[in-house]
Amino acid sequence: MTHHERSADTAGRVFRATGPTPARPGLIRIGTRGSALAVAQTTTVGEAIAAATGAEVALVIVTTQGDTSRAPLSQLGGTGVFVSALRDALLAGECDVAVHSLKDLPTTPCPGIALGAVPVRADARDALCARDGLTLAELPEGARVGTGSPRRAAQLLARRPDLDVQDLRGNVDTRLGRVGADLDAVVLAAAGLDRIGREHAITERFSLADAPAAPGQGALAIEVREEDAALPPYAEALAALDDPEARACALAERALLAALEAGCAAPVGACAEVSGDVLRLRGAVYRLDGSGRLTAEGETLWGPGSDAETDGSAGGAGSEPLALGRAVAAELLERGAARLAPLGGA
Ligand SMILES: NCc1[nH]cc(CCC(=O)O)c1CC(=O)O
Repeated sequence: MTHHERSADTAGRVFRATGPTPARPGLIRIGTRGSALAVAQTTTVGEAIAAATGAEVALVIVTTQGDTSRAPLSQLGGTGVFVSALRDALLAGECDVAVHSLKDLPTTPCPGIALGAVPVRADARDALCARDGLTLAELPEGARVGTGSPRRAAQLLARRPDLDVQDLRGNVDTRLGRVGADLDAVVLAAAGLDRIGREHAITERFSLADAPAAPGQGALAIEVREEDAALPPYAEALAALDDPEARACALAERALLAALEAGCAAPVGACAEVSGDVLRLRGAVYRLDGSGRLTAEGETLWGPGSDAETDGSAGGAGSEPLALGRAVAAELLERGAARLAPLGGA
C-alpha cells in the first residue's frame, strides 16, 4: 500500500491524502467532505488548480458532524455543520483551500476566510427522481415524495396538494435508494446528481421559473485563508477558477437570503441570471404547506467594468449583486414575507 492513492486521469498530480499532510512548497492541500458528491466536485477543482499552477494537489478529507450524526440537521445547527469543520481545518493549517457547495455556506462571513472563487455554475435546478420514469404531473394521487427541504416541500405541494411529502436525509445514493422502495420519488439538486453520474435517475428537471431553487444551488465556493488570497500559487488558482457571472448570481441570491434574515432551511427560492449587461434576480417565499407564495424580481446593470473591485473580494464582484439581492428582499418583506413563512432559524 503506497502512502497516497492516486486517481487515474490527473497525470498523477491530484491525489487523495490518507492522513495528516504537512504543508510543503509545490503542494496545495484541498479540504473536502468525504461524501461521493464532495469528493467528485473537489477532484474537479483540484484538477483545475493543478493545471493552473503546476502544483501537486492533495485532497484532504475532513469528516464533519453533519456526515456522522443521524440527528436532524436543524438540531445540529443547519447545513452550516458541513461547513464549519472544513473552515476549522483551513484556519488550523490542515489544508490550504476548502471546497464547499455554495448553498451550504451560512450568509455571515467567517473571520480570516475569503471567498476566493466561485467556479462556473452547474445546473441550478431541482430534479425529480421518480419510479418508473414518472414526472411530477404523472405521479399517482397521494404519492409519497421525499425531501428534507421546506422549500421543496412547499413547491411540490403548491403544484400537487395531494402529495404525501416525507422527510429525507442522507447522502445522494441513500436518498435515491428509497425510490421504488418506500417512496415514489425524491427531489434532489440536479447538480449533485450530474456530478456523481446519477443523471439517469432524473425523471424531470423543474424549471427555475416555476420553482426557483435554493440560493447558490449548483455553485461551488472555493475558500482560502484571507492572507493567502493574493499570494502565489493561490492567486493564480483562484483567478483560473473564478467565474464572475456565477459569482455575481450567487452573491445576489445570497444577499436576498441574508436580507430576509432567513436560514438555509427557510422556504425561500432565488434565481439570478446574467443576460448581456443585465443581472436579473427573482425571489420567492412560500407558505410551508404550499398554499401561498410571494414573488418579487429586480434587475441591475452588471458587467466586468461596472463598479468592479469595490467589495475587496478576489474577482472584483462589485456591489450591484448585493444591492439587487437586498432590494428584492425588501420588496418581499414589505409585501408580508415574514408573515407568510417562518424565515428565522437554520
Ligand atoms: N443540502 C445538501 C446539499 N448541498 C449541495 C447539494 C447539491 C449540490 C449543489 O447544490 O451544488 C446538496 C444536496 C441536494 O440538495 O440535493
